[in-house]
Amino acid sequence: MRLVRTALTIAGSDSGGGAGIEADLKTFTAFGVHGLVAITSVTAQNTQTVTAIHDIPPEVVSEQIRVVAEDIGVDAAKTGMLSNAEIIKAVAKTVKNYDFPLVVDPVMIAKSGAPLLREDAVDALIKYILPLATLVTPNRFEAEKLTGMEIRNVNDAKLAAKKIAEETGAKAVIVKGGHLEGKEAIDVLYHNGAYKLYRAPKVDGCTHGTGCSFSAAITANLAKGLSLEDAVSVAKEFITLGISTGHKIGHGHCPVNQSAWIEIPAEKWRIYEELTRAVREFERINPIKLIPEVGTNFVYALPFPYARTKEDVAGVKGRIVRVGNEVRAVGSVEFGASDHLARAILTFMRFYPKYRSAINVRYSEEIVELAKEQGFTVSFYDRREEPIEVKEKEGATIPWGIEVAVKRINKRPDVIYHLGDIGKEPMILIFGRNPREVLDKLRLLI
Ligand SMILES: Nc1ncnc2c1ncn2[C@@H]1O[C@H](COP(=O)(O)OP(=O)(O)OP(=O)(O)O)[C@@H](O)[C@H]1O
Ligand SMILES: Cc1ncc(CO)c(N)n1
Repeated sequence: MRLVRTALTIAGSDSGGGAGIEADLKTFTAFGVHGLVAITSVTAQNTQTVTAIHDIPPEVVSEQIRVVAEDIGVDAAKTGMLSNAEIIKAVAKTVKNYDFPLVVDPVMIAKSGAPLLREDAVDALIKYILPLATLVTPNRFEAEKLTGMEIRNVNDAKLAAKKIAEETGAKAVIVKGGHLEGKEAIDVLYHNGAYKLYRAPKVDGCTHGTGCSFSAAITANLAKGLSLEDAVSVAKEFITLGISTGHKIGHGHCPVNQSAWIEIPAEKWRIYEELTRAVREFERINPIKLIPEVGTNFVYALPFPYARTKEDVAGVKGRIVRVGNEVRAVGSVEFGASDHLARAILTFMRFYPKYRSAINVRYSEEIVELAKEQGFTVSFYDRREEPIEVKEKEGATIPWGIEVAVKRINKRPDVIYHLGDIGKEPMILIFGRNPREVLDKLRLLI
């Protein structure tokens, strides 16, 4: 018995790795589904443009589908760029031999504006492929082309989704809202005579490959046995995260980040383990004299570009305090457990993204001197110089201070201190790439 689920993508290749087959395979992997491919066309493409298209002979497209379906088995499939009417007919004829759910992304033009479906092939798509679809996923422009309607808002999208389903025989239609008016990206699903809306805030992120990755995520989750409604829900979460965490590569529309979905949880676990171990080690070192009145925290942030808010930074719940002659962590390591130090590390990472860990210890002149003697780069900020508008803004002092300290010297600081203010204890912060490096530095200051 085959335990791993499989999903097949019948689509074109994007040499830029952002859309097409490449996006689909990365998405399948993110959901733990084994990806299968039938390549329809090879495009020379980057984030800006498509410069060449080489279509694969229709019989070779069909043959790719046939061999994997017969040997391995397909739990769900999707189509992307089908390029021409001959490929469309060949794909329709072949997939009819099997009974897997089929998600149809009616790809027509790339983000860059390049046509990916011949004008004369739209009718073939409507006639041969859409009737076989479990779900069709047009964006605004594709839905306009398929219906001849103008689509501006959710109401228009509802009418279009219903029209496409009724006129083509597709079982369900989702009109995607990435290009609709408004501050939200609202997708409208029409299925079994009912509507369901999927909402997310529109983000200013990386959008090359959104349509491909979204339909691939739905396909992967159908392969895993989710209902259509649930598969779309997960895909919506997946695509929103992928858009907002995209790496800004290339000079045009940067690609969706399909790995965020698995990379963030994996990194969180690694961070939890490493930081927990380092906190135990800190307790063992028992640096009583280094614990400030307000206690110590020890933080470790998610890597770039995932470290955005304090929820992306792990710290010790309740801080690390002195109990008699012993140093003790009050609670366990948790994400979001630190406020002050989280803000400090997030600011430091804006300048030095690889430096993701920090600890705060009690200020004394001797420790600052010792740090300098050990060859550490030391900088500082003076809370009394804080501009009034920063003082008035909740939570702005630390980011301001760290930025001042970082910019004061033209070398990356190992240590930043401040001398306090009325009601504010002076403090020393030690920075490192990871908790182990922070501890190594700290040991030299005891
Ligand atoms: N700026 C955005 N912010 C949040 N979600 C978005 C944004 N743009 C698109 N989406 C969402 O991404 C998914 C894909 O929709 P979109 O309309 O972008 O597809 P598409 O135009 O077919 O993409 P492609 O360029 O890959 O063809 C939908 O769920 C949509 O709501
Ligand atoms: C190969 C390919 N398929 C689909 C899209 C849709 O964005 C693209 N840009 N390239």
